[in-house]
Amino acid sequence: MTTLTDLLDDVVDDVDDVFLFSPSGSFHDRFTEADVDVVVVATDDVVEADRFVELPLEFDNVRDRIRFGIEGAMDQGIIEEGDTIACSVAIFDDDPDSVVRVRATEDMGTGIYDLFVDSRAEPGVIRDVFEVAIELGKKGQKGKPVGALFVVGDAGKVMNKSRPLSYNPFEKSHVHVGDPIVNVMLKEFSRLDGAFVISDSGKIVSAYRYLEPAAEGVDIPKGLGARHMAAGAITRDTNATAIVLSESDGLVRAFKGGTLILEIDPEAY
Ligand SMILES: Nc1ncnc2c1ncn2[C@@H]1O[C@H](COP(=O)(O)OP(=O)(O)OP(=O)(O)O)[C@@H](O)[C@H]1O
Ligand SMILES: [Mn+2]
Repeated sequence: MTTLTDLLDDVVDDVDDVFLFSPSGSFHDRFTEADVDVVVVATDDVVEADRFVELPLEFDNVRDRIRFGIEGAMDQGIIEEGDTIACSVAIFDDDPDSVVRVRATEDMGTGIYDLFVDSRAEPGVIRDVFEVAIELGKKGQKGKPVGALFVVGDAGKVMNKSRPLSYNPFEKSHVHVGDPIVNVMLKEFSRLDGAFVISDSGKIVSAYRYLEPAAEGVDIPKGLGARHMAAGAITRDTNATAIVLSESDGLVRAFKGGTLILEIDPEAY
């Protein structure tokens, strides 16, 4: 009869690496003498790991979190394609409560790592915009659900493919996403029509922009309307990334290269 230890042996047998997702210092210390390579994947490197992959968001979806970690480790060359990995991850608890066995393959990329790391805009800017969209999605504006469209990076080209719906409140300002005051302003202005245009470094270039990209051939999931179509199309026509909060279903979606890359539920954060 398979005992529980046999079951766990099957999961961790002959792995090449162990990934610790957001471990505490004491948990990480337990692996000092480990006979496999240890990789820490977290939003901050609090344990000063030898091998570290930074998570831009604490993805609630464990598959996204694991895939981001593996894509990042492969991109940094700290693991190889084909490696078998044991991932220690917290799913239901704050402390690690699950071990997931996974094989690192090139095709496991969901584009999420690429979205944060290989975009025109800096990874921190993409993360900051996600955080605004997630917070807006959780709280709405004065209790009412709102929608918003943030176009991040390649701002010059985006401005050339759009027009103002009204005066631009950010015209003479030099404010950046991630600044708490600015995030309040973004939420205030999110009630209004149009898109926010944000530069590679996170400067708010404009609000109230009506995007006019060519949309032929842009294929977005059925049921999504003009805001999402504009987001998909502008990212196909420029090197921008678009992050959309839907007023209808409350989800946050990211588009890049004309494709939906990531869909997250703010309620899960
Ligand atoms: N081309 C565009 N450029 C900028 N903003 C746009 C564009 N098209 C639509 N929007 C904005 O999206 C808002 C919602 O439009 P619509 O409902 O058609 O989009 P949607 O994709 O269904 O979005 P939601 O899921 O939020 O309802 C519009 O009021 C407008 O402010
Ligand atoms: Mn709609």
